[in-house]
Amino acid sequence: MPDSKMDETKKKKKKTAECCGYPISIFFIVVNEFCERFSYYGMRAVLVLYFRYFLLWDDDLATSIYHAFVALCYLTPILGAIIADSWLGKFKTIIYLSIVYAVGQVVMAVSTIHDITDANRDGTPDNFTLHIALSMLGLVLIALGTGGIKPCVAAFGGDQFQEHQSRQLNTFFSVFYLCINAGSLLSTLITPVLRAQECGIHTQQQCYPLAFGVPAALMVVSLVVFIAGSGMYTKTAPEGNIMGSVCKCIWFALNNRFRHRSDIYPKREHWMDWAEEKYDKLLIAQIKMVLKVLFLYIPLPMFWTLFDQKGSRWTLQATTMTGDFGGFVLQPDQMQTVNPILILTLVPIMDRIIFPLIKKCGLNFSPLKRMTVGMLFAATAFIAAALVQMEIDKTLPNFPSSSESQLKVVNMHSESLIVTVPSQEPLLIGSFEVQHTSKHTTAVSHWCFTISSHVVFPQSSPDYITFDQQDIRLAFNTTPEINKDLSLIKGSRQTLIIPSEPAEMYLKEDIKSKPKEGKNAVRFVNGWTAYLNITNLESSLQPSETSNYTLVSQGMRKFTLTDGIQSCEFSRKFGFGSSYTFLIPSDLFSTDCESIKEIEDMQPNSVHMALQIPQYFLITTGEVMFSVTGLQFSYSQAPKNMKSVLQAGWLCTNAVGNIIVLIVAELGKLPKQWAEYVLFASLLVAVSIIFSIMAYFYTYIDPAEIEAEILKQQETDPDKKKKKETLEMEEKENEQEIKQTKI
Ligand SMILES: CC(C)C[C@H](NC(=O)[C@@H](N)CC(C)C)C(=O)O
Repeated sequence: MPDSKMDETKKKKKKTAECCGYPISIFFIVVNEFCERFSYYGMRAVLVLYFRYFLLWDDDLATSIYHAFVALCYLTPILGAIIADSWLGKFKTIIYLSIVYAVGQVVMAVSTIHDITDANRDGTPDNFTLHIALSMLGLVLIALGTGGIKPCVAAFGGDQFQEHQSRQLNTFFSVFYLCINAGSLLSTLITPVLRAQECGIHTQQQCYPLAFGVPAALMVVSLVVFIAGSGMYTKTAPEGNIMGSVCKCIWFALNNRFRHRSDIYPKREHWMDWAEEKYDKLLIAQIKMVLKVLFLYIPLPMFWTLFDQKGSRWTLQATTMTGDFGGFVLQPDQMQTVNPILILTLVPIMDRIIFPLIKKCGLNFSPLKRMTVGMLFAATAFIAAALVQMEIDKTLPNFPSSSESQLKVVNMHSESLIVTVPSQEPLLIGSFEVQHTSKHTTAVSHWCFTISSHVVFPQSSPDYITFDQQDIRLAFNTTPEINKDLSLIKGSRQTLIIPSEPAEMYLKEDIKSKPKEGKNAVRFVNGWTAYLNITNLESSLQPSETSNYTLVSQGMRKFTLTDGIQSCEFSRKFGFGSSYTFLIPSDLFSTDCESIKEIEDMQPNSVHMALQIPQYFLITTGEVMFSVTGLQFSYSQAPKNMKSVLQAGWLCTNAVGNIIVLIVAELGKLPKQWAEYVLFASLLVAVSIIFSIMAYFYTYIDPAEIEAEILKQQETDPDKKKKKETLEMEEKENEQEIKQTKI
């Protein structure tokens, strides 16, 4: 009896311990997956912050390395699958690569301990090279581990089920997906909290070692749990270098087909049948199964291209919205947790209610149909995102185009001022002109002029619009008219600050996009007669000076102003994404900071983040239909010796989708964000139509049945023995040839 058949028979005969119809061993596998995903997503949640604030990398470097790491994590599954299916088997591969993974997490956690190189005890590492080297080593090991075990764990879970447990097998993949999301949800909530703690041996710093240490510990737990189930698993042994045989067989078929390209040779049903002269029918049939599924996967990366933009474009969209839910405040990046939360509710609803209901209605909602519908849901999610974007666009400030400049004039002089700019109405700006709004007095905010350079200033240089006395006139009641050359940068917003001594007026560049991460940009103009120290600002402010912007988060913020002798406190509640200039008058301390006036340079965001919930709901419904089904489909349609390989192929569709996102981000965007969302939605609709046509021609198979059938045929086939002998002889010849070449 052939070895493979013996394995199969053994598997069928072996009585596995069951609970409610499920093999007990899968309990260890799902707990292992929960811990592993906790470890992976927990580490990922704080990774960019570690790069940015511990290693002090700039934003661009931090995000590039982060994305490179994520892409690597989805490229390594193919390596894990080859090791598992051709060499070590799934069980050993999971154990060895989990050890690599756990070591990687520990190395990563160690790299975040600032005390190991902080000889001068100033709270910052003295040897950044060591920390960078350790963290890069850690990340490579993690990528190898997490990607390597990913295709093996799902396939190994599937291997635990016997033939009569096909219903339970489908439920297993849903539970498996629930565990992924439960683990990721918990860790993305917990690790940022751990990071916010302070810890250290010599100095107390943000506790990165804890934030990375807990995921490392969870990876060790994951490994221990997996080993604990060791005695209960059904382990299928690898059948030698299967990937090598597959490649050789495909190469032979292609070559043989080419050699027999003339019409005189009779056609064969499939191009792989041209390998029949030399290779086993079973291997050829198995390769055909895999190729058929891989061909079907070609359009799938497009789904992930849209799906993965949750973490980028949608989070950026959230930064232009408000997250005040009354009882609690949601930060823009926390909006992403809606996805795993919805998974935890939608998977059971789909499995227990929706799919059985569809079945009851007599509709055949086959896996490939589900996946197509999942893609359409994702496309509608992007239409919903486009509608939300249109609402946001209505509230966004009117930023200058590349040929325009915007000018605001702030008059801190004691007299009113008349500003005249060619072809614009003269503007009267009172001294600290104020409108009284609630507790705080608000200076009238003037984005006085939007100036198109080509209309108003034909003589301007390419980059600057130069004001001179003919262009702009500033007239006070008593003070003589001021003449000053001013340069406005095209495409920017600038504020002309006129201090108490008008001749010292100067231009200050303003923020011209919404502040990052939904924060608020604030700055102060010092109208006090001496220097001022203000909390949160980098340096002290000289008289008449304007500070650079500082970013503050949403909520009540307190600023203490002091000139070294006197001090007062100024508090203000901020929303999301606003920008203010605070004018400090000369009676600052006598009014106990009450006289500070604010100019609203940019309104706080007003569209609510709750409006993103429909798009999250749609994309997650799409994910359940597409991803959970895809996972089951990849397992059920794979031959038994290539289960991990097909799982890896499935994960590769995700890697390619991620790469497309990176390329699209680099290529630049459409001028309107909503149009880009509509473009992506249309592309996915087009791709899902192509996929549905491909799916229409796909015939579902039972690989085990086909394999058993072929084996039976081969038992009675006299040619088979001959072919096997030829194959073995050729392999020996090849080896000898190689040896001789070496000599
Ligand atoms: C199936 C995999 C490519 C991705 C899967 N991700 C999810 O299940 C997401 N819903 C998790 C969320 C936190 C992004 C995974 O295995 O991580």
